[in-house]
Amino acid sequence: MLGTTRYHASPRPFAQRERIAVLLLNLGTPDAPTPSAVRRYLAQFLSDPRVIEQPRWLWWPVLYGVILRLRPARSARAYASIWSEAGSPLLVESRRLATALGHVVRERVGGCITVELAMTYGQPAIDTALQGLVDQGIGRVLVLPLYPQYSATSTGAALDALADAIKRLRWPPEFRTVNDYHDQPAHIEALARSVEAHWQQHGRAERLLLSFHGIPQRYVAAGDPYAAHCQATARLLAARLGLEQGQLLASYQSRVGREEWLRPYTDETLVELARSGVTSVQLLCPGFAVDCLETLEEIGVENRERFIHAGGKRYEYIAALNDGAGQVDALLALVERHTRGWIEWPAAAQNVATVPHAD
Ligand SMILES: C=CC1=C(C)c2cc3[nH]c(cc4nc(cc5[nH]c(cc1n2)c(C)c5CCC(=O)O)C(CCC(=O)O)=C4C)c(C)c3C=C
Ligand SMILES: [Fe+2]
Ligand SMILES: [Fe+2]
Repeated sequence: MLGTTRYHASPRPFAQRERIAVLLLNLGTPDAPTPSAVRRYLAQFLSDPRVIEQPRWLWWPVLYGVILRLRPARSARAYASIWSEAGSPLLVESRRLATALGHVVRERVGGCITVELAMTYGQPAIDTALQGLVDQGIGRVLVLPLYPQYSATSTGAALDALADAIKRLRWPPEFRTVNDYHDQPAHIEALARSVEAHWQQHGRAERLLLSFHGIPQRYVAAGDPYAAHCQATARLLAARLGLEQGQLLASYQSRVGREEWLRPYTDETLVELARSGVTSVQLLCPGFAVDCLETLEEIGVENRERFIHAGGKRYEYIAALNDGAGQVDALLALVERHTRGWIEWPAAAQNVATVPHAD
């Protein structure tokens, strides 16, 4: 490597160590709702060994020979049905959240801190975002993946992408990372308030179904804490809402392929509920910080049809926390906790977790 610039330059002066960034990470989404853009996205996503734990020689023929030939056209139609003028909901909502968090953080501690957004797959990519922070002279970065429950397939993959990006920096900033926030009181409070606000407007349904993204059962058996984190979130939320066992259920959605994923499956649960005489359900997806294909299309449209077709009458999807005050307060509390020693946080005017919100 003699004479080549393998590592990026680091223009920050020594004095700027105290400049801090919060780097929000999310999954990523295609650049356009077209088969070619979806194919590019799926090729990157589904060749990540964190997501598909199979030897390459076994998986790649299936991925390139079958999945990337068939799935992009079908997924592109689903993406087209939820795409807005501003773009893919996952990206649009993640950006709004980053902007809202940036405002409240700066209100509390001033301009020494900035909030950026990057994606594990696709754009904005983590390496470009990180280089941008270094170019601004940022010396400390708190990395906050927007996954309340840890899974190696989501948070782990995001941290891998971060580690790859760090390898390219000559003088990396100092890092702290958040692994999960599935039981954080302010997060549970934000979820509970969004359910209560929905109840106030629409009344209660017979069941509240919490639908989490699934992962293969095999990963959990190998030690992934994801299912335990989902169950803990469900238990804490049920307790906070005063719901008895049976009124609140948890299930797993979005399975891909033929292997066994975490059960019970959301689609089967909805059909069983309808067939057993339950006519009204409300759906909440606490594993998704912002709305995306999996909430708006799979839960908002596909599963509604299944429930109604099986005899259900009333089906309501409760939106993700998105950039609402509840989520912003919860993330602010996380940022505050994880940047102690980096920032002197002035005492908050009120305890954010107990302030009523107008969202
Ligand atoms: C095939 C394996 C997959 C695993 C394991 C997986 C885990 C996982 N995913 C999320 C969050 C999201 N996934 C989204 C879309 C999506 N997920 C998979 C596959 C796996 N996910 C696919 C193939 C897709 C693409 C859409 C499709 O073709 O059906 C999304 C939405 C992205 C968007 O653009 O809106 C999110 C968010 C988590 C949290 C997780 C593990 C816990
Ligand atoms: Fe997924
Ligand atoms: Fe899906």
